[in-house]
Amino acid sequence: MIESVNLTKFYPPPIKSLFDLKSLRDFLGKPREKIPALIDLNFKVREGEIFGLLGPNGAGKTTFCKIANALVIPTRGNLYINGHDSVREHDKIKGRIFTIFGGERDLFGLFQWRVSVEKNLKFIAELWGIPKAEAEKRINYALELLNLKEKRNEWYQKLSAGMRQKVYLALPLIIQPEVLILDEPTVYLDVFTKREVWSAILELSKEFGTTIILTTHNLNEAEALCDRVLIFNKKKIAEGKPRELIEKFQALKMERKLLVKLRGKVETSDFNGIAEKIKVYSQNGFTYLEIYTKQDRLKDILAILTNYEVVDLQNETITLEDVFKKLLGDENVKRVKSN
Ligand SMILES: Nc1ncnc2c1ncn2[C@@H]1O[C@H](COP(=O)(O)OP(=O)(O)OP(=O)(O)O)[C@@H](O)[C@H]1O
Repeated sequence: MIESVNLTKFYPPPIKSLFDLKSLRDFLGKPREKIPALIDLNFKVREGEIFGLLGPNGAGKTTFCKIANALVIPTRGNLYINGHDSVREHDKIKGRIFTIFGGERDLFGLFQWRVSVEKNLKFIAELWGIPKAEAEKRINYALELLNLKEKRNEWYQKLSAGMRQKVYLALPLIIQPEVLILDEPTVYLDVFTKREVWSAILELSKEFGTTIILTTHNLNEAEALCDRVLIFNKKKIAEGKPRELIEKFQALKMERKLLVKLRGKVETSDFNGIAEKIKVYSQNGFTYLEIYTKQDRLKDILAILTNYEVVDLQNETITLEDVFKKLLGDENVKRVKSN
């Protein structure tokens, strides 16, 4: 079980040159503002659960993972992993927790460049005290699952960046930790490799009951993998099962978007008072409508559309991304997407 209790981290402000008179005056004057990374974060993760920490850039995701590994000391509050404080009692958990920092490539220095994938994995398995025969079995299993079998004798140096990331992700399948922390594990991967990694994560959870915390700003990933998610931006914003969060926001009558393709002209005044916003354009002899409406006005819109010769209609279903957008504001989502 993992429990975050009022977990808070403020980083010290950056030190400017003391030779600069203005900085010196700042420094000697009022205390400079610290940089908030986490503020009173409270949540619990049950054993065997896949729990998503979802937040935009700068939300505090990596800071959380670093606290779990005693790489950063919280300003206040605690993170308990299987009953032990992640920083003060790190010795008691260090062999039972494994973390992948997907976004920080310098940490890939774990691997030797001019050594085969297999030898690299064997070496790390040995470091973790896994008996030789067992290590071999687990390495075969991990390489098979991640579609890396053909690369086992290849030098690590010769792999593409995505393959290297998969080799990194083979480690939890070999080490089989009780708790796995994945900090943006698929951040640089293409859609196909992403799917392979997703099935490896689900396999770990299903086969070994690993408790997994996964940070991401990829909402599809959270929706596909997580039993529960916490949406946060330094502070907690919402928590629940992905489906529950989606339904909750559907119930709040979030805006929906209907895409309609029809023949003939459209009287936009037909939709006055029913649609929130409407966009009309013509292309290749068809008229296209984008109708933004509240969930509960959908049936009125459909009634009006019966007066037109509709060729196609799509109702964009609500996703966790919509919830994220609503909670964090469009500005943040634009930043997240452009990443
Ligand atoms: N060593 C540090 N010193 C000062 N500020 C830091 C340090 N590390 C992180 N921060 C700040 O703390 C905040 C949270 O950063 P963090 O890296 O934890 O966010 P994140 O959610 O992982 O972001 P991203 O998605 O961009 O990786 C940011 O404002 C960041 O600038």
